[in-house]
Amino acid sequence: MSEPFRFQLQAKDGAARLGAITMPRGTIRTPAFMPVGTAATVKTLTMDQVRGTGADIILGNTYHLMLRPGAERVARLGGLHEFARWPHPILTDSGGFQVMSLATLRKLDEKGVTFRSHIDGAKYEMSPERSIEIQGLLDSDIQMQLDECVALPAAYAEVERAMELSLRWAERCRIAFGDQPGRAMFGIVQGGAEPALRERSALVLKAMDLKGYAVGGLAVGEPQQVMLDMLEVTCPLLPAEKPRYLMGVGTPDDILKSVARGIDMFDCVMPTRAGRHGLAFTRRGRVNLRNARHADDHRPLDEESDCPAARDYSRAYLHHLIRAQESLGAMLLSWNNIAYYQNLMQGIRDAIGSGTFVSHAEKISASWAQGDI
Ligand SMILES: CNc1nc2cc3c(=O)[nH]c(N)nc3c(CCN)c2[nH]1
Repeated sequence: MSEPFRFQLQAKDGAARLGAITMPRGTIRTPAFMPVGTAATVKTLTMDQVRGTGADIILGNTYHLMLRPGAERVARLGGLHEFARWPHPILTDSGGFQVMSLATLRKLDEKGVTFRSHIDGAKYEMSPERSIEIQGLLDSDIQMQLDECVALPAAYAEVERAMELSLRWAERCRIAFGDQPGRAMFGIVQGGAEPALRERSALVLKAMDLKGYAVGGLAVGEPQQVMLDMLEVTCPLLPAEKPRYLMGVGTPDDILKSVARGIDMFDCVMPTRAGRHGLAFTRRGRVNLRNARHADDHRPLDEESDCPAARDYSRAYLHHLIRAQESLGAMLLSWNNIAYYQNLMQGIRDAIGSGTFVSHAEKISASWAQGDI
């Protein structure tokens, strides 16, 4: 069989790249958006709905699943794909970021992270090795190294300490992961908003010859331009023939601008979290369905969409559901938003393939700026 993990670069348009990652569980068309399935579910949606939007891969979280239902239990039940009924590729984050943002009484040192569960207060220790072990128990296709992400702004010395620790943990994860044909382990470039630290992190990770590279430590409170500047420093240093994943990003505008700087993969809770709060992404911009102006509007969100949530329900009905806090409202808007993101990615892939990415991005951005939508 052909090499079990293969990234093919199919076209370039400036720094934007069109590609495909082929794995045993399926092909991931890039640039790709990964819906976040934190607790083995893309909140409010069935996996058939998620697949129907065009998603090739979803994200799972080591931190949440190790606490509940437990990594060993998921393994006993056949792994995450069987458990959640998603037979396509899954990328799992390694847990460090979630520990620092969710757990209580957490300590981080050379060994790893020690913390108490935000669910029941139970105490856990997670080393780089244990993070890789958990991701293996979940039967994850793309596993992330354990790393330390520093919130910005941060002092140079603090960013440097966390970046160097993450490099040592990358090596430990590389050894723990070993050689698993058909699966991949990605390194995570850290270094905050410091070009020199980004450069060191990227070059040391590149020398490890990993299957793919994430750019971490961004979308943590810095202005968009700082994030984009760090991509311009980091992406050219990463191997062109390996996928690049910008963690936790982002809005549609973030995605357009990051694709233009060489990013291939994205994940963000934005479409599902915003959907649960009544916010709809559409081709003509965002619509806040909580707003009373929608109460008598019989129009759907987008009559031309291939997603039933966008095409078949009136804004008046969606407004009613959101105001009444009916769970169908959260589901329909999450469905609409994930479909919007997948359609955005398909348009980006088509544009790179035809060498029209710059004008496509300008057209998409201009369409958001329309008036009353
Ligand atoms: C929302 N912003 C954001 N920034 C991130 C950085 C890291 C990061 O630097 N490392 C890891 N492991 N995860 C990150 C995540 C979680 C991605 N699902 C981030 N999310």
